[in-house]
Amino acid sequence: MISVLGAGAFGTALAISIAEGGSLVWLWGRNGDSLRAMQDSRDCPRLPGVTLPDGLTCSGDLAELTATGPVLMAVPMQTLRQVLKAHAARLDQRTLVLCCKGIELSSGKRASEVVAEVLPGALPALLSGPSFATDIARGLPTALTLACAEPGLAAALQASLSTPTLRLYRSTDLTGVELGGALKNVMAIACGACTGAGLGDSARAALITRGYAEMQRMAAALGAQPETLAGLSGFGDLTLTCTSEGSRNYRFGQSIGRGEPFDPTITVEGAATAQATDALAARLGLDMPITRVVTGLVTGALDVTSAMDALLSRPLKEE
Ligand SMILES: NC(=O)C1=CN([C@@H]2O[C@H](COP(=O)(O)OP(=O)(O)OC[C@H]3O[C@@H](n4cnc5c(N)ncnc54)[C@H](O)[C@@H]3O)[C@@H](O)[C@H]2O)C=CC1
Ligand SMILES: O=C(CO)COP(=O)(O)O
Repeated sequence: MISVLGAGAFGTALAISIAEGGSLVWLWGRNGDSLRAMQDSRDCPRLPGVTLPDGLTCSGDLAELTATGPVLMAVPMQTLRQVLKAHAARLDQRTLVLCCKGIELSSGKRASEVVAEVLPGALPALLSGPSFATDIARGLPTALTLACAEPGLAAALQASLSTPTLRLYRSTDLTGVELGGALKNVMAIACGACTGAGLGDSARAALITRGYAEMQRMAAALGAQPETLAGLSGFGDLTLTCTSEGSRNYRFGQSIGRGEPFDPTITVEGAATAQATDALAARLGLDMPITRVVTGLVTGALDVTSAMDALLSRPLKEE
């Protein structure tokens, strides 16, 4: 049995896809009423038009979590620690496949580091890469990276979570895969702000490219393999998220660029992650100017014009 904790858009989409692939899947969400409604109606309000497959069971009761099998953690990054702590007795010693993309604001830690701290007996793995929940739920072709430090477990998870439409590549570089997924959201906010403010596609291409350079800089400083960032959870996800209005981070950036409000109930991982990354970069002595201005934008310390000026007025340098 494969379990998924977090019945938001991504957790539900993954649960649907893996169940469609023939595995039995158990999906838990904190709102018991809505999980019961999903179980009975076979519909999901977060993914309109998608029918839940027979192999998928929805529940609001974590006591029903099976004793074996991987547990996919699909809650937002800033809530991960709280969820792990609240359910420590059930989650310790388990294989936890972390699906969240971000860096914890309070600690500057990545998801696997939070797991190591809260549940040292658990085995962390990651699932990351370019994938909109709606695409996965509809069975559209998607390729993601499955990372786990233990090669044998990485291969076993790759085999059990891949489906005919969800193709998983494996990696043992947790740091690189985690940073790729987290930092692309920061760049997506920058790109959304750029196009939202009417600064043009050329400027966006510059932000994607120089944003990628920042991602590589941070990854190298934290010991990731340089080639990991060129993979799905890096270049791949950066491409998707910085160019599509399907991305919430990109749309959030657009609203900043247009000077419009954005629904605060929508999950935008890049806002907290920009601030966490900016603080981490300062601690490590890394130059990450785009992350810096995104931090200014999301905290309200900068407007788009001053953010643009801050980037363009920097001393000229080698590429
Ligand atoms: N939606 C997408 O297309 C993708 C999302 N992701 C990542 O997946 C993670 C989750 O995102 P979404 O599912 O899209 O967000 P969402 O906003 O659709 O759902 C988040 C879910 O987490 C639950 N949750 C929040 N705090 C909780 C807590 N303390 N305890 C238990 N449950 C809690 C909410 O009730 C909600 O069901 C994020 O890190 C996101 O970056 C990754 C790839 C694609
Ligand atoms: O991570 C994602 C695509 O890979 C989803 O992006 P958003 O969180 O910006 O919607």
